[in-house]
Amino acid sequence: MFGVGAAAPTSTATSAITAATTTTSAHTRLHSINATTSSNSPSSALIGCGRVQFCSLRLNCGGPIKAMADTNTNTDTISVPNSASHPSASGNKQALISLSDKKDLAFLGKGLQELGYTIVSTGGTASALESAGVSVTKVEQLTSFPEMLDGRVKTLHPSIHGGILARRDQKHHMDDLNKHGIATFDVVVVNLYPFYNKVTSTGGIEFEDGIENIDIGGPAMIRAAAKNNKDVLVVVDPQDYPLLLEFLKGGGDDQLFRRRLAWKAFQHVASYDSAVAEWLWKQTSGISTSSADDDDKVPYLFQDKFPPSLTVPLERVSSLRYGENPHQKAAFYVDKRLAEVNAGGIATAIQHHGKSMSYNNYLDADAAWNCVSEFKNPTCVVVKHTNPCGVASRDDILEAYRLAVKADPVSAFGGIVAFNVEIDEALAKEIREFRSPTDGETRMFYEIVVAPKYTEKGLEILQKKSKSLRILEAQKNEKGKLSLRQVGGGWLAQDSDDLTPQDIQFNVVSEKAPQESELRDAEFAWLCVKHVKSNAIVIAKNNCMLGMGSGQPNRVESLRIALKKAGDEVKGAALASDAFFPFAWKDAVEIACENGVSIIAEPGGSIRDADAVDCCNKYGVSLLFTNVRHFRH
Ligand SMILES: NC(=O)c1ncn([C@@H]2O[C@H](COP(=O)(O)O)[C@@H](O)[C@H]2O)c1NC=O
Repeated sequence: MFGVGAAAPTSTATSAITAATTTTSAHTRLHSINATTSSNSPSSALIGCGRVQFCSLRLNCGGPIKAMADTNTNTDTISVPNSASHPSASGNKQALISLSDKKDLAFLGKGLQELGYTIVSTGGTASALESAGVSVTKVEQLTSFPEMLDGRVKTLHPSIHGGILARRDQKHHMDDLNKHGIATFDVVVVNLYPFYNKVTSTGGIEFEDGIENIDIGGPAMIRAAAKNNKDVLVVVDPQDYPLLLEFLKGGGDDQLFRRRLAWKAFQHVASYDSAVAEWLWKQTSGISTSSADDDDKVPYLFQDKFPPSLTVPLERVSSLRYGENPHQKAAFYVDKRLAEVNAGGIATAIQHHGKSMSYNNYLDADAAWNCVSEFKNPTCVVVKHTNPCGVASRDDILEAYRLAVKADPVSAFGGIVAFNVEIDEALAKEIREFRSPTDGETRMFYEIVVAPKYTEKGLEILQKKSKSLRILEAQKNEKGKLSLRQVGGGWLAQDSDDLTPQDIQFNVVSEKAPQESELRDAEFAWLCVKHVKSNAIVIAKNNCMLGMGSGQPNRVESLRIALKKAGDEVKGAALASDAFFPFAWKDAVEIACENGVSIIAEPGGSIRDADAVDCCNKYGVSLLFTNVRHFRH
């Protein structure tokens, strides 16, 4: 089980490192279940540590620091600290704070001060603390060095790292500290230069600026404190400040809590480093002369496109009730880097209403959202079990909705309905009231509605449709993302399939040239078939899906299912196939022609392509080759 909430019994705070809530309240951003923090000031009670303090050495530190100065060529810059002003001379416990993101710093500083902590800080953090009325000792007072090299070296010093890393239960460690006049740190609070934000900022960033935004001293402190978690509490997330203060008030002895903070700290640094590595890899693209074909011949470090190794920073945002089936436990993770830059997609959608998202809900909502986002005209897509079973585009979105449901009302019941336009009052009412075309009575029931926007009234009406209806507001997925998928023992990586009909040449290979309207129907069917599981067949006409067959191990079977759904409407309709037809005569192509389709779009590329062309010519059907395949396994 995750969750350290229990480790801080007196805490009223829910930390980011506690198990995230599985219920979704109104207006929940799916990717960030925020902490609820107590705004109460902590009590001013000083917590006794019951551990060795080094008051004696603090009065004695001139010698060792002088000794260090002697080994340093730049002796001019070194000043021996005044032992009386040494931060730990008071015998207090010490906290080291160095923050780029100064959010809630005053709350933290005051809280620690009230608990009797001496606070040591780097330049900007120290100034911010002083402005908030918190007494602070600057790092330089301990290191006897100024911050140097434009901030590249601030805290990288034995006086800092010795104080973090020393094992309190090892006499020789403590003797070493004593000898060199170094005091221990009990709490280390650090957050890092906002590297990822900087390198992904609009307009980009120069390589040199990117390099300067790589934090070195921060991760070093975080790692040191996390390693020595038995004695040092390490905090990397402002959401955890209230929890930290509550924990310290309660005595601060729970090892589980300390280890969970250490776990979070190492995760944080790992994510940070992965972002730096990814950025550096991107900086090398174009330098390599290799191509996919000769990858085997060039050293692996110079093979382009896919990095030789990959770390994906994931953050759990919720524990799901169960996985695909009730006996499977499950959780949902967001790609931290994509969430940070609001890359769009279902993972970062806002849930306005309804029951918590389930494992299957995420998959289905993702499929519906990806599909509907591709259409330029107002469109409704209905998805069941990740397949679009109804798709319609109309200027009148209400009509598009009705047509999408009518395409397969049985499947649409309990499905996911996605729109690429705002849901207003009229559309919301239609969604609420629409009766199943199968019996004309039962109101349609959906698991999820997803759209880019809602009017206030539209949202209000939908919220009343049912308590459980999940209402999601999503932003378009960014194009060009890497798609990752797990197989036993490994992962497959590929470019996401971003090709749209605008990117595709529909080459007429039949004798019959299609009419403009037939071409539009074929393009529409093509856009739909891209989102249907292979083997995929879609029959469409007049910007409306009439039938589809998905996931069958042979294409003829998919065709039969699609034809059955389309019924009589197949006459004059367009048919799209995600991959080529291996056979034509007495097979899928001829069956489609016999049933009256007027145009077929397929990739082409079969050794029997000529049969498909002959067959279409015989039946007077137009045949388009796209040279592009849209397998979806
Ligand atoms: N170089 C160092 O020794 C060093 N020590 C701490 N930092 C970072 O400096 C930042 C805080 O700086 P300031 O307090 O000056 O605003 C923190 O994000 C911290 O991670 C450092 N900077 C970068 O490496």
